[in-house]
Amino acid sequence: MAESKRKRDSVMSPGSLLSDYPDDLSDCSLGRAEKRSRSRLPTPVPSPLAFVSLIEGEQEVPYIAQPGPLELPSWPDEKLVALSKKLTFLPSAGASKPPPSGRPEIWADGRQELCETLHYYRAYHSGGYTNNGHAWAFMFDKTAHTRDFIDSDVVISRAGGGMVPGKEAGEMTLGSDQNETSQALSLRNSMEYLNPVPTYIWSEKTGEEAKTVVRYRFEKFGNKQSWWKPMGVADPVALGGLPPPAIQVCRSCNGPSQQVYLQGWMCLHSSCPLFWKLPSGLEPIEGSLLYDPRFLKQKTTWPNDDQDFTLVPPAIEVSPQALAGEDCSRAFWNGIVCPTCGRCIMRLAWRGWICSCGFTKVSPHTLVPAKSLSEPFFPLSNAYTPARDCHQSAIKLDVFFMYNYRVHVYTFPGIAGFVAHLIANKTIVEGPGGPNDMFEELQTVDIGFERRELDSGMTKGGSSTRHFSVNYGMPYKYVATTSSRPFTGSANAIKNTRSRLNWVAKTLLRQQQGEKGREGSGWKEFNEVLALGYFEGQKIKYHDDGEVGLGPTIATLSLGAPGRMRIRMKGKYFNGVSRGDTYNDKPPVPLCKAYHERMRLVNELAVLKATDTKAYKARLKKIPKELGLNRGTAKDALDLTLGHGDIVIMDGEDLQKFYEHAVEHAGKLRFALTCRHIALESLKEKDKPTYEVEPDEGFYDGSLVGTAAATSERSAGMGMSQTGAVDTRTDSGAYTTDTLDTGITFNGTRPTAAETSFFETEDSGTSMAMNHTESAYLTQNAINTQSAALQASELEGTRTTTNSSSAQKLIDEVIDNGKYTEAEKEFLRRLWGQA
Ligand SMILES: O=C(O)CCC(=O)C(=O)O
Ligand SMILES: [Fe+2]
Repeated sequence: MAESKRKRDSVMSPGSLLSDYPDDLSDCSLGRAEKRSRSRLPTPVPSPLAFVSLIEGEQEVPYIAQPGPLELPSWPDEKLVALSKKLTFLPSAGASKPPPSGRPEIWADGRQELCETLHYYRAYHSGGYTNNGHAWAFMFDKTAHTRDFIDSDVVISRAGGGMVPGKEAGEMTLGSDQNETSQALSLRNSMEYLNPVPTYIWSEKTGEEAKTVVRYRFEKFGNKQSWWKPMGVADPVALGGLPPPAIQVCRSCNGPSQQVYLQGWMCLHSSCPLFWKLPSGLEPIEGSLLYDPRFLKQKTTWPNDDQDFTLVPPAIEVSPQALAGEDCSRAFWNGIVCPTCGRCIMRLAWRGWICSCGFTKVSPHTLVPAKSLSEPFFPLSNAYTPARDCHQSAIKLDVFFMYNYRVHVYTFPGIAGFVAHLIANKTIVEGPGGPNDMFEELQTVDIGFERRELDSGMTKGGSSTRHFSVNYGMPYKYVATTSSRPFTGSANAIKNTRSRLNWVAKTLLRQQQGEKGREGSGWKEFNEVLALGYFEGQKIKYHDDGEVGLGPTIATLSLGAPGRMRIRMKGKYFNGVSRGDTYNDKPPVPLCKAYHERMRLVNELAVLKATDTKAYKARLKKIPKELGLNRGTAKDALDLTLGHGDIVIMDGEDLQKFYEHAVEHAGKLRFALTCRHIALESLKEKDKPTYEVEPDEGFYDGSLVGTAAATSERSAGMGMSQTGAVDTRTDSGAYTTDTLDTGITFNGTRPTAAETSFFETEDSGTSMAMNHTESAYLTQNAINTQSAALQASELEGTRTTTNSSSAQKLIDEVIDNGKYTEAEKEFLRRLWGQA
């Protein structure tokens, strides 16, 4: 850790500030207030040495003593005072400190490193880590309390929240009284169960406003020397080298308290009327409090103290059985402690852990076979897959079926655009170069996945995304420019995804928007693929994809474990309230909170704004309370289950403006490959690609997936995409005759003319005026007969060349009129037996 950082984060909090303590030691056990009021004291102030004290001169109260001698003739006050001052001595600011005698066993540069590496420190925001009623670890930071203390064996600190920014920049002060909240209760619980935690918890008052603060004493176990012990400086007294501290039971609340300060015993239970009162009945003067060395240096007897409680979590290894995807399980993306330098190293690279000191640990991968993705209670078949999505009733749903995809199209009231979920069936996922092949390929080649740093991270030391990502084609702002790569030479999965999603998006947009919409939507071919890789437990939180320069259409292919995608209205539109609790007078979006009431306000506010600015501003402040527009989040409008091979298309800028989406999964491994169009002009000069982003040279036509021809050996060289799908499947039996039924069906029937102007031919049904996409539909309705004949004959091992002349005519027409590239024509001719 850099020296400056170490200073801030380590447990080296200042000791107590007692340097202005008077030299006259005999007077030291009294605070100034006590001295002032001595004449009024009913009885002499008892010696701090007394184990049995009198409180306000009344009757003697019993005490609970820890094992140890009661008599301390050899320890008069002066000696204790001198020892206390020695123990809490602070060198003046700027004085050189002795170096530590060792090095920390473990260190980290930031909070995320720490939390991902140490199972016992998983607190991203607070100082203490408690979980399920137990306390596991504490972090001591630069904000010390005046009486915080540290030596080689003992740390005393406050914790438990309630801190607010103080008057000085960077200063934190206690904002309100601290109670023993869940943190303190967890600590007490852990103490009771003899987990190694603090040895003592108590309350005090502090500051000008005498706020209550909860304090803890921690003690080092075991015999190992603390690394932070100053080199060459002997401890004034060893742990356990003094008699034990006094413990006394309060006569008022009956609660026992240790004597913490030499000034005298006090009840340290904040709910007691005698809390923080010296035997004199007065509260001590804070600045003069002097720790009782017997309290500081007591040694707590602790079971198993001789055992080695290692701070370094055990190394993670794949079991000898090497279960599929074992290395993608949660434990494998925890950080590890670098065996060379002790740093907490996050798993930032797909291939393993890389430390800044040069140490690298590569994680072996055990392939998750595509076949193993089959869900036991949701098996796929070559028929259309049943639905399992949910949506709020106010969201409009259209269901139809096209080319082996069940399609759900959702439209949101008041929002231009749609979300479409295309659900794959077995034919799709097993298609050559398709989801199964892609899923396995992405596991066998390193496509450059890394967990990227988030620029907006507030966490000290920065923060990185949970998931892994890499970008291809046009650089995407989301990931560092340097991590974008050209399509040339990329994995088949990347190139094939682009071709597939281009076809799907084009097909669907035409279906949704018709010929006019096709031009109007301004849809441009995708020129970017963002690949995300998710291990077990990794996810992407609510966000939108509406960055400047992105086209309005975004398409994602989901591979591997089923994902759960949720889409909801953004909080600021749902509640219509800005940070300062001021109402936002923009017209509300349908489905937002108090929509009708807010609609009614539109005019009123417009008039007020124009006539009386002051009243308008005041009104904006009042409305949130009036309409109950608190900061709650919107319910999910959509809850989609993204199966292996499914595609989600989000279309429309407003959708990204008003809605947000999040995706998680419960399996071992999932990929999401998202295509966008990114305008080159939208990129800053420094972010522009240094390589050429070629147009999509692949050829993918989903209408052909599953047809007999598509699986014949003639298509093997081309796969379903010319970008080099590896067609290792020679088992054409996988694509049986039922896959020929790939025609589009709306809710089980043919689309009406109104519903699908795109599918209608311009005249009598033959002048297709379309490219290969439309021809797909033709294929289904006119050429199926021929394909079926072809397939049947191929299955029998004979090739029929005597196609019916009408089908042949149709094929010629489609090929000649279809505005195909030469490669596509060639493909179709071969496909339909003309080559
Ligand atoms: O994992 C997914 O399916 C979604 C990915 C996503 O939202 C994104 O890349 O922006
Ligand atoms: Fe997204």
